[in-house]
Amino acid sequence: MLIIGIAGGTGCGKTTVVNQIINELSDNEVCVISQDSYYKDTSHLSYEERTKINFDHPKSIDFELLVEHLRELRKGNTIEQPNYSFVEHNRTGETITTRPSKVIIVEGILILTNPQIREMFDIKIFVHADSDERLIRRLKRDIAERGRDMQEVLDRYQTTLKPMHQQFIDPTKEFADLIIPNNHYNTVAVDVVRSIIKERLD
Ligand SMILES: Nc1ncnc2c1ncn2[C@@H]1O[C@H](COP(=O)(O)OP(=O)(O)O)[C@@H](O)[C@H]1O
Ligand SMILES: Nc1ccn([C@@H]2O[C@H](COP(=O)(O)O)[C@@H](O)[C@H]2O)c(=O)n1
Repeated sequence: MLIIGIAGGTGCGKTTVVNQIINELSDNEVCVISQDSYYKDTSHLSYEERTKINFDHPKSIDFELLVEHLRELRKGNTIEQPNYSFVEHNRTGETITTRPSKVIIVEGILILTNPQIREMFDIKIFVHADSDERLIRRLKRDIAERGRDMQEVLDRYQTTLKPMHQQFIDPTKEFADLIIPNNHYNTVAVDVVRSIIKERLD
């Protein structure tokens, strides 16, 4: 089993890179775990209270459950990944059945901040894009796909995204085995990761 961790600031292109990597692989060869599925359950809070959560701080993530799930997958057991709604700022109550496979990709902004999770990765990757590029992408994506408006994204950027990126996310670059520059689509880097995976699968 090969476990690959892919970190990087919001909007750097983690999900896009993961999709490019797994593009030609079959479902039984690779599974993807998104850190977003592991935002803590906040059903006890009102919607208004949930909008005020700092979603870029490590304490917003249920790392305990993520560690437990990775251990289960390593043992060959199927897990139920919580499904998360960015519109509701909460878990939906539904789950994504995730079966163990030869390659497991874990992606998320904060995954390299946790030592237990870091130790489980065979390869640690950090995707880098400049902060202005990430903000532009985030604005477009969150308005189109996550039910936000410009004011929400800009307020969140100033109050939490930028300071949390500087404090927690950017420093984890230091733990990476590979840094993928992603101001532009980087097909060469994606091909390199794909060939590492292919070697493992053959
Ligand atoms: N290299 C790139 N150049 C331009 N746009 C990109 C690039 N990579 C991703 N995007 C776009 O930027 C947005 C954020 O990308 P996404 O993969 O969701 O980032 P992340 O998962 O790191 O938050 C998406 O709309 C995506 O299509
Ligand atoms: N309810 C939520 C939960 C998280 N976020 C933001 O998502 C970002 C992480 O996801 P990426 O796909 O962008 O890596 C993170 O920066 C959180 O601020 C949110 O807006 N709402």
